[in-house]
Amino acid sequence: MIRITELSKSFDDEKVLDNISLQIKKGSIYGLLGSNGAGKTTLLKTIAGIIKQNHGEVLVNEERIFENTEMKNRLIFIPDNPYFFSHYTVLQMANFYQDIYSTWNQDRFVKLQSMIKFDVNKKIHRFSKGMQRQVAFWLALCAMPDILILDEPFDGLDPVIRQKVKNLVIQDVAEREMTVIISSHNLREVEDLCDYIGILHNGIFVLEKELDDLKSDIHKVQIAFKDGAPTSLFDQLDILHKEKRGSVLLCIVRGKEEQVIQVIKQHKPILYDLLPLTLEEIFIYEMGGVGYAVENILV
Ligand SMILES: Nc1ncnc2c1ncn2[C@@H]1O[C@H](COP(=O)(O)OP(=O)(O)OP(=O)(O)O)[C@@H](O)[C@H]1O
Repeated sequence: MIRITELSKSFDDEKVLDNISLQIKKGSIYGLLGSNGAGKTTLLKTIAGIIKQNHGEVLVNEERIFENTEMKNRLIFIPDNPYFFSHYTVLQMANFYQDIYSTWNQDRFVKLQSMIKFDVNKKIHRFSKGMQRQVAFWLALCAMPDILILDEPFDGLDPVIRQKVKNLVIQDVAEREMTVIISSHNLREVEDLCDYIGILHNGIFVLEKELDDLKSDIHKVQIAFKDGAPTSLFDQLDILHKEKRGSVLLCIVRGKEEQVIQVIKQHKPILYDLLPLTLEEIFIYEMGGVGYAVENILV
């Protein structure tokens, strides 16, 4: 369990994280989304104990993570630009991981080596960007961490490797309850993988929910009235966005499906339809709700 309480972080005079509280359950996959510069990487680095917060607490299994080498032994952070010692080969880097991580799984390393077919005696910096990212995943997964923190993890991986890596991550979550935190702008991938979602904007959470709840609490409503939409409809619904498409009104509405339908029916429309939103659409509308709107980009 990761427990973050009233966390704030500033760089110089700029407040990057502002009073963040969050709990991430063991064995869950948490998707951290947000606008550019929202503070996602800063939050990930604080959870990983790489940088220290100015205020608040980050507890992993009820222990403070910063400067806690024992806890850090159970956690791996793969940044958006994986770091390796210059001139180290894959094998030298694997030996280094083996020395650092007491849980290193040599059988897995050998098994994955036959799958990935890399020359382990080649210097890592001579590999392509995507291959270097594969090495980062390979080493991380062989260290068998309890917590895996990933910043834009699948960038640069080809679709076959991407699927293979995702399967390995999911396998570790299912079999040994590894906890995963993923920050990504690829919302389709996040939607496939994650069971909890947090959206950050300007250092605060716009929303933070279980993905299933998030999706069942927001709807795309298409609705038509004989003599135009009654204003009382708008007063009774929590509308994030509305636009007219010919004679049909399209609204993005927050709320439980049954309650939304009940309100719509009271206003006697000639037709109505409720459709689910993709995570990408939810992100865009929720961000629009906090003033980060890009008008008319939605189809
Ligand atoms: N080491 C640092 N020193 C000073 N400012 C920093 C530092 N690291 C991050 N920042 C600032 O903190 C803010 C948040 O940055 P961060 O990298 O956490 O955002 P992000 O949500 O990951 O963004 P993106 O999606 O663009 O990668 C930015 O304004 C950035 O300039």
